[in-house]
Amino acid sequence: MIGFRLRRGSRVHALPGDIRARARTWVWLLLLALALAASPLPGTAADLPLQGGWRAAVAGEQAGDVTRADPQLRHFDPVRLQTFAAGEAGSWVLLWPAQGDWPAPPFVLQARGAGLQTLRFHPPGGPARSARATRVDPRAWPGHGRLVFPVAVAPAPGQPLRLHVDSRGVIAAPMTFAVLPPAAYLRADARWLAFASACLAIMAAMGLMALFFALRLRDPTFVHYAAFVLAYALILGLQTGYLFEPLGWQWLAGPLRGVARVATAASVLFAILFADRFANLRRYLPRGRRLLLGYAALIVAVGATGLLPGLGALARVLTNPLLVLGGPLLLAASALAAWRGSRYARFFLLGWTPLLAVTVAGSLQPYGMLPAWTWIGDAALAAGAFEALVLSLGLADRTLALRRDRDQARRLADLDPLTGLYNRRAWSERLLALETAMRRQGRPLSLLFLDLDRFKQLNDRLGHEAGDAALRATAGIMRGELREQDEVGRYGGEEFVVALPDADGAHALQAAERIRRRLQQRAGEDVGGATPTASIGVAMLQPGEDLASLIARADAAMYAAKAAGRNRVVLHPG
Ligand SMILES: Nc1nc2c(ncn2[C@@H]2O[C@H](COP(=O)(O)OP(=O)(O)OP(=O)(O)O)[C@@H](O)[C@H]2O)c(=O)[nH]1
Repeated sequence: MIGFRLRRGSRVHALPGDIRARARTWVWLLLLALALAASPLPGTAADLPLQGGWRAAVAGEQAGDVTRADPQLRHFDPVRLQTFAAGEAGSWVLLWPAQGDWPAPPFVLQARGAGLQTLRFHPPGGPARSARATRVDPRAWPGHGRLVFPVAVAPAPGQPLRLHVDSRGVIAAPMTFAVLPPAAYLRADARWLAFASACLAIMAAMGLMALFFALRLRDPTFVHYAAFVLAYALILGLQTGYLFEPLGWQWLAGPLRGVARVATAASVLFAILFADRFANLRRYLPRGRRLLLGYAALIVAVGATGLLPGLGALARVLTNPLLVLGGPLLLAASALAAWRGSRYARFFLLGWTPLLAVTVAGSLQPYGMLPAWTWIGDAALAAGAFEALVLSLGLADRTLALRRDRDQARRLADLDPLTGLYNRRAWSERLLALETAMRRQGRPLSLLFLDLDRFKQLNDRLGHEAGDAALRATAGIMRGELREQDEVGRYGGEEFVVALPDADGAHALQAAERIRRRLQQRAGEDVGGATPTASIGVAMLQPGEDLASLIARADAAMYAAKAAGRNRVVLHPG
């Protein structure tokens, strides 16, 4: 309790408490990320434990030329990520059971993470088959996010399965291998397909929804978000091979590298533009914002340089580091903005951190780092979907907040601050709407014009405060004596107006009389003379009459009431 009071009573003590709460959130997020990172690989119980060896291939060599006894063979663990980057002739990869012999066929050989490399499988006693993410051999099984070869005839005891890896002109992405029964493979493949489809569908749906909102709301934030999410989904679709199998977009295989480069640049560029507006960097990080936008301009400039003749290679060399640095830069900017209080920077941080962590980890793996983290490829899909969901929720939250602010601003602009009634402009709008509705349906509409009596005297005698109180009390009485659907407004000074739908002259006269009587009653009870009486004019809308005329007639009736001695109601004969 004492601590609580101290913290509440002192600004100095409030800050560390705040920081501690924020630090706790980050510690939890960090622990969650670590727990995910340390979690064991999902069920590979059906896999046959394998051993592997590989070496660079020599031009003209046949598959049978490389054996397990080859002294140049480098041993590796097929369940850990391994790169096979070697020379122009590619590499030979041999796999054999860690213990005992090959199981009875049929079984399936699967390679995951091959990227765009071409794998050629040399089955025992059969013709070689090759597969690549963009072009699957019709004799091979469709593998989703992996390359697979069915094995119908097991190698002779002691003999390995032989593969050739060709990574010429593409990234030598690290791979894992497994040999598993067909049923186990089909189950795992179906599971992956469902998982990848769900993740990509989330991203695509969020992106398309954002596009729809962009068109409806004309808010560029949604355009930037949609462009970022769709570009990122495209990258993942290319990386995992999903666009080729099962989607069958083989036409993307030709311009693949160009498409991947444009998608990567677009994802970073639009992520920066999105974060700028979404996290309101203009307010929370003005200087950092300029740096970020400058960075985005640099990415575009370097990309454009690549289109100039002879500068393509230079642009390619510069683009990659620029893109790689873009992610952490954006993370740092949103962390700072979040620290300075930007609510939406927190959404961005939450969505962006896992994605960036996975991207960084994935980009280290071709260099031989983190070989046991075979789940990074799938985690990228999950992180993409997670980020799309978090940022969509953030966008929805921001849109609601903006709408709330706008509604509140509109409400404030419509109301008279002293009485809380509609001001003249807002009331006139409502009168117009009522007139249209009543005329269309052939129903009556009447108007009251109320003016407080000798209000100037009240002000002069008791002061403006008392005058204001009388105006507020009058507004309260009018609201209390009228129906829900009657629109009451303060026309100006000590003049009030009421539009009464579905009320003819007689009904409006009754309502006006009720108000007049209540004011008179209060004035009678009031010994200090702080409550004025009112003169009220009433008019009913005539066929073919316009609103200006209706108001003028009600006003004239009010003046007639004043002239007749005040504190009375007069109906304009129409
Ligand atoms: N306290 C207060 N007075 C206001 C406000 N708006 C207008 N007034 C005063 O309302 C008075 C209106 O006076 P007049 O139009 O001369 O009319 P009156 O004294 O009511 O006399 P009759 O209408 O002939 O009965 C002026 O003294 C204005 O200063 C307001 O918001 N608060």
